Amino acid sequence: MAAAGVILIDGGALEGGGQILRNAAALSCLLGQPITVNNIRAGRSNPGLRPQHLTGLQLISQLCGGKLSGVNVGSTEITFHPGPIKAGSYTADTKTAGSICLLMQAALPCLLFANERTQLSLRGGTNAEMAPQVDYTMMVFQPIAEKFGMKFECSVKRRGYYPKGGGEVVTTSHPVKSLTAVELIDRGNVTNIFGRAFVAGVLPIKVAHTMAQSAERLLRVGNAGLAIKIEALKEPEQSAVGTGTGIILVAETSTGCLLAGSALGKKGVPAEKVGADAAQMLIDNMKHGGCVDEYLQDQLILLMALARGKSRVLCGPITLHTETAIHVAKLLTQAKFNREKLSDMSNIIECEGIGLENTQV
Ligand SMILES: Nc1ncnc2c1ncn2[C@@H]1O[C@H](COP(=O)(O)OP(=O)(O)OP(=O)(O)O)[C@@H](O)[C@H]1O
Repeated sequence: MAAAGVILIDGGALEGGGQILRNAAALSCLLGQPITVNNIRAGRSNPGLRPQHLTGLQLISQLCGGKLSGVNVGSTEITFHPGPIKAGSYTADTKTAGSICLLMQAALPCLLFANERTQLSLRGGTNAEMAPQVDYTMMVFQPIAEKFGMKFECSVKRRGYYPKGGGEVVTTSHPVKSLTAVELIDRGNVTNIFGRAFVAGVLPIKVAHTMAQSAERLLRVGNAGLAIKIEALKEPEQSAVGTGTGIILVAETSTGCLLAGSALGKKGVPAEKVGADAAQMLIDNMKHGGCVDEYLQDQLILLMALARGKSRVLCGPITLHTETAIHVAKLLTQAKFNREKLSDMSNIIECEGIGLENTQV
């Protein structure tokens, strides 16, 4: 049981992963609502806080001078008492290949409600498994988040990969008075596909070319005339730590939707397969006819809950991550969500947001 005035959140609900914790902590910070999260990551084979989650919580707590208890690696329960969000310059380091983008996912919404612009210097992995690659955050999340009024700049100083980490990203966030609801319900037609296939460290550029060619071959099937431009590159030595490889592909539509497919290389997995996996993910996301891909879906829920007015987003099949993000938003805000099922492959998520106001600007 949580103390009086503290909302208890079951971290093992639905997806039962780190996202519950990030969304709950961000909303707690934004609303000034103390929380206890128990059963942390109970849905994972290694439950409890991992360095990425712990660093994310500490970062949010720093931004608002909050009080955190229970934050050590492996902990399955934390309590967070937030304070007022303060602009400034902050650093956070997962000290592992823990995803920098997931630190951003936790912290950036909070900084929209700071008194001035804020700089974050974040260290960890830039292209990590089970998380957005930094290229996804910049090429897909950022332009769509801008439609809600979320403004930030993001500069990749150094890339870092599993297992070494060591990447660095600097962001500058700009405060808003409030976010605006967004309608993304017209997919339009795919006008072009662009992408980036990279290698870093000891890997030869040939691997990047192979990934790009294999992705393009698959994307051309049934799309002969489509403009496809996938850059193949080797990261300059000074701008990457360790060895890594991967690919991100983005389809742009006539109505401004952005859908992605991505994959990271692993020892023993041929480059052809990495390229084809990313292409197949993109093809699947183009097939369902939604305006967002399977990952952007859950990443927009927090913004929809905070925005003023009714947002509507046409999606493919609703993911468990999205269900979980909605569940947490409902526990902590008065946002009203509604789901309209158009078919097994097609749904509209509707949200009447709370129109949170930044009283500091
Ligand atoms: N390939 C991808 N492209 C873009 N975003 C991704 C991709 N894979 C995962 N994500 C996003 O990363 C987040 C992962 O959340 P999740 O709770 O699974 O991870 P986590 O914090 O690392 O915790 P855990 O280790 O418990 O899984 C989600 O917002 C999801 O949309």
